[in-house]
Amino acid sequence: MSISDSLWEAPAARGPVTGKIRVPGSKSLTNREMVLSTLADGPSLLRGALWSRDTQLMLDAIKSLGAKAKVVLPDSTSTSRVDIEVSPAHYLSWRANTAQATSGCERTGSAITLAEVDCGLSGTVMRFIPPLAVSLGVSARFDGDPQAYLRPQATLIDALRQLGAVIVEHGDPGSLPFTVQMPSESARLSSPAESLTTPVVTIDSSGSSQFVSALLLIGAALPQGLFLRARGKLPSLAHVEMTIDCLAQRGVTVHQVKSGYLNEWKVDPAPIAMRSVRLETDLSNAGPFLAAAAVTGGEVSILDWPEHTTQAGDAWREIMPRLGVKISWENGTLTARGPAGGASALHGIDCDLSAYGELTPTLGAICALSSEPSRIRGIGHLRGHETDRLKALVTEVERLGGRARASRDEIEFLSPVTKPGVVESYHDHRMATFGAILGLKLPGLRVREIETTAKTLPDFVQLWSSLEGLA
Ligand SMILES: O=C(O)C1=C[C@@H](OP(=O)(O)O)[C@@H](O)[C@H](O)C1
Ligand SMILES: C=C(OP(=O)(O)O)C(=O)O
Repeated sequence: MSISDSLWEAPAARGPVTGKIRVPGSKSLTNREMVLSTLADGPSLLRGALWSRDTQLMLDAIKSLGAKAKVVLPDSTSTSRVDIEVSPAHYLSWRANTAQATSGCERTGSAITLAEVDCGLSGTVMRFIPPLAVSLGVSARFDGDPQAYLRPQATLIDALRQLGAVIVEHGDPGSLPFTVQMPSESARLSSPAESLTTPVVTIDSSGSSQFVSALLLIGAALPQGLFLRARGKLPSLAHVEMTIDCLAQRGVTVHQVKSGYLNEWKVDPAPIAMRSVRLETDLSNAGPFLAAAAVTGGEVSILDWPEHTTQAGDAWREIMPRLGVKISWENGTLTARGPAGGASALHGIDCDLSAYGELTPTLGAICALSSEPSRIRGIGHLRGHETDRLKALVTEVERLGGRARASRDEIEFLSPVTKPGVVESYHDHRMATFGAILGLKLPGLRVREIETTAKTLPDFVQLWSSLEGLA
């Protein structure tokens, strides 16, 4: 991988930072809705969807599997908020209505011989699309960024094999690139996914919740539904709840049979309803703006914060007060008020972030500026994110004169950062925004490849610069 020369000088705060920010739509919701729209019983409209690298890759992916999708109405206030129309893929889709659910499925002929899917560095694309291809009966080759080859895929490959797909791995075992080959029509009819009994798929869920979400998303589209058994820890519980909720909004019930260290879910075959939906604000991406208020003793509001949501980022409402940041929500606007004195007045925190792991780099930036030590637990699975986030956080904190330590499943922030430097983003959008937060308090700090924020927030630099109180 080449090291880019692009260095962005992060603006420092002159004093308390203030602002009212409108963050684009949620990546996790946008990409789930595109997958479900591909399997739906009619056209869907996704209003205020996120338009970023991850969602563009998802749109291309569902198109390559036979969905028709187009961006209809760029939002006039932001190029990263769009409306997306999706018509389902009908090539080999199951039609699991009540009559057919008992007798099998109805298929129409596929025109696709081999789809090509670029996953970029997107976890949702690399985990959600291969099962979608299986459910549609489309063979597809999956590739991505070189760094994506390091993200765990073995669990998913194994699950697809359990469903009867043939997987040809082109690189290291259990990673991208690979090809999903659908068996011939006759072989397919005897494969587990198409037998007359519900297929049982057993996986180890400890690496990523996305394996679970990926399989639940297609369960209702399989002719006999799906029984999913997941052993081991289940990280990012909030994202699994989001998956179940998105399915419920489209008329699909996921029955949780067991929970705990062994989770079991049953999804019956059912039509997935078409849907017109307005996508919620991305609350994880709202985090760095709330952090700006926290570390400068400022006041930042996020517009269009949903009252009820399954998003992991809603946990900011509980996390921020523990740090000494006041949070209020009124009429859809969430406001964070940092303590007078900013970073030096923040409390240290000891918290289990396993259910909301993607908030770690942002919380890590706050912890790295606080003079009290902090500990974030339950986040070992972040080693398989865009980069090994535990390692990256320790490296960057130490580069800037702070002290941090990572062990298998947690990270400790022992003493605060003291000096500016170049923060590496490792192609990780959340490491790039981690650098921006630190830059508020360390004048002269630069972030390598701030453009990597385009993965989920292409407007980041513009939105960040709109904060008031920056030098
Ligand atoms: O399903 C999703 O949309 C996501 C699930 C989580 O993945 P992991 O369970 O791998 O942490 C999360 O961290 C990621 O940002 C998005
Ligand atoms: C882990 C993340 O992304 P992905 O969807 O690529 O897994 C993230 O956004 O923090």
